[in-house]
Amino acid sequence: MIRRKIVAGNWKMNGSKESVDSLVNGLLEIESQASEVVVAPSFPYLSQVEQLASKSQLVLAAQNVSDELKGAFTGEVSASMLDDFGVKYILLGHSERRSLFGETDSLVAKKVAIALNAGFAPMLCIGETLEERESEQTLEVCKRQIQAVIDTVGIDKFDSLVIAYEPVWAIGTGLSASAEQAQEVHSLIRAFLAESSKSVAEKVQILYGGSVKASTSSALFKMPDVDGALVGGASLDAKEFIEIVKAAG
Ligand SMILES: O=C(CO)COP(=O)(O)O
Repeated sequence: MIRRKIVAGNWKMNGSKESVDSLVNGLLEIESQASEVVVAPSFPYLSQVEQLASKSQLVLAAQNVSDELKGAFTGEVSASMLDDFGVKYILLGHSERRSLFGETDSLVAKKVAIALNAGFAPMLCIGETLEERESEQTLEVCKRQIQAVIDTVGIDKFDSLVIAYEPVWAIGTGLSASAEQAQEVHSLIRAFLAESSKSVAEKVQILYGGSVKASTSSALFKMPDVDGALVGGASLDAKEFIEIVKAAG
């Protein structure tokens, strides 16, 4: 099966009105048949990016969503609010949310359910720490993180979401997984999904994230089970990000 590639930029907690303006303007020229190009700005800039990118190919993602629908939850942002800004994808379970903000497998699963019910496509981020890799727990960790979501929303919903395999040791470290390392885990994730549904396993797009740069992306994209990239630091530089999009085909 041919799966369309996704190249997504997670801007994390970076940017200002001015820098968002110049970054988006730098990305407007992107025209890619081969891939869907996604940017995930911080909440305050969603409206700005929506307007600037309205005539472009850029697709909007949010970096998080509340697990509550509405009401007295100071500081939270609901799914229906994101719907007001043309958001398609929502990053969920990013390792920074898990490790720094205490998001558990069950909270992430609840958020995935909220996002799906509201019509969004979650980008479910999973991945092991260095310690877990060194003790050969990589697959076990990925399976556990995915299983929590299967138990909550059911395997059939997985054809409406995207998985991003982001080994924690590769995030922001400059130490990307090799293309072969990424392929190995992606194919094991797909095999795990196939135990529940072969058709879902074939269809689901699995992105790699963790120190992706233009120079490393083409080797990654050649791998049969790497369906794109979730890019952090390098997505803040329009030229670099465009090179990664080009590498996707
Ligand atoms: O966390 C990431 C994307 O979500 C990856 O970040 P870096 O590309 O900066 O390593």
